[in-house]
Amino acid sequence: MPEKSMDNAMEAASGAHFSGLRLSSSSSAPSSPSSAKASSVRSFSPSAAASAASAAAGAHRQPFVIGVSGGTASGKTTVCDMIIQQLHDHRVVLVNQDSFYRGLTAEESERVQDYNFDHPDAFDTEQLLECMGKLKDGQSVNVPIYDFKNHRRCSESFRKVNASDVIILEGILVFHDQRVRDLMDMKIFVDTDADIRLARRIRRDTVERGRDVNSVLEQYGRFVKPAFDDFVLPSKKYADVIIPRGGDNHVAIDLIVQHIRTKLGQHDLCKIYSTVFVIQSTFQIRGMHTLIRDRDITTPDFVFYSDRLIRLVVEHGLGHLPFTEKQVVTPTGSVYMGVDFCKKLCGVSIVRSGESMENALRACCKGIKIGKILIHRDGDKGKQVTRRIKLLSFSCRGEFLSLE
Ligand SMILES: Nc1ncnc2c1ncn2[C@@H]1O[C@H](COP(=O)(O)OP(=O)(O)O)[C@@H](O)[C@H]1O
Ligand SMILES: O=c1ccn([C@@H]2O[C@H](COP(=O)(O)O)[C@@H](O)[C@H]2O)c(=O)[nH]1
Repeated sequence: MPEKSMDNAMEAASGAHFSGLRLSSSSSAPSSPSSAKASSVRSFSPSAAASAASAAAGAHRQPFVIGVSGGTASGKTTVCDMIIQQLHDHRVVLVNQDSFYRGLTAEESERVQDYNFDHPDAFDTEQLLECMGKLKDGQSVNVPIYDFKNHRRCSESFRKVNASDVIILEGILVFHDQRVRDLMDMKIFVDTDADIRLARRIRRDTVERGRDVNSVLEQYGRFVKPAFDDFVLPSKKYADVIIPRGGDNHVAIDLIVQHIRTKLGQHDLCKIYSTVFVIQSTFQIRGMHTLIRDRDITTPDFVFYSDRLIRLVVEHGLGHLPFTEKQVVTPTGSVYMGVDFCKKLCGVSIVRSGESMENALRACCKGIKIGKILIHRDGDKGKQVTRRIKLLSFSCRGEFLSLE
């Protein structure tokens, strides 16, 4: 794993409150010098190495799926475009529920004015589920292209949608079917005043969809409004975020984009590096990270809070070591089915990088032996750097926890 990309990914994902654990893939020797820089606890165990390798080989990154619903002409597409624009450094694709309109038969086409395009049955939800399932699985899909003027699908052409980090599924009824809702990591409802929506719909349908004002008003009164009341509005309760005023609400869109970025950061890190474990942030942890970053902090406070954070990382690192099952008898005579820590545990700290973690490890593991590794860098800025590694005065068999 390239040192730079790992460190950059950690930094990007961290915000102000990142604590990371990495499990190494080496069982008997210290890790390669090139990976010795990130601040973490690392344990060497053959089983962890094997599972890490297989996880890495089969790993595919689960995309973050966002559902965007709302009434007709509420600004769903506009909001999606704004999110996509602001997430420019991620691969994002948009899937429109409109693409899955069934398309009218010849008979239905003859009486198009009687067709209800706003009822859930107007969509081929099974096909939508199939496409979304493939995208979530990392496969690209061919999405149908719907022709609003002729109310049918273009039979020969499709839009190819590639697997991506973020999939946005947009449409009036994307929250209606539970199976579709269950695919989503985040649900957004665009809430725009009905009068404004009707005005926009008249303009759009007459300009872009080849309708006249009368037919738009007729369809709106017969189908669009009743279906909004019966299906769209009741699905608003499933939303995680409601955006009043749609695309005019820049604050809401900024907040949503920030949230997606945060989610992607952690998401990506753990998916790309299957041996990385991110400690869940709490206000305590963020508070300590805030304190140690404050340039006005006193030295004793800096040492105190750094030690507390280090202790948390060490405790988590120990939690990833192998264990065996063990029964004990309690003072009241009952049997407790517990576990036993691994017997032979040693620590190795990287000189000038992991030594600050030694006390925490000693406090957690009574009598643990800790060796040191010196990594010596030869070379200059701009020139090739070679690293020489030296294990200082140490002999130990068993599990290693490396402090770096
Ligand atoms: N905030 C806005 N101000 C003015 N016009 C808008 C705004 N948001 C959307 N529109 C217009 O309203 C129409 C419908 O918007 P769109 O985003 O396509 O809605 P939806 O996808 O919900 O049907 C489009 O013609 C679009 O240009
Ligand atoms: O052939 C069709 C298909 C759909 N409609 C109307 O489109 C809207 C949904 O699209 P939005 O972009 O969300 O407005 C829906 O209300 C249908 O009535 C159509 O008129 N003709």
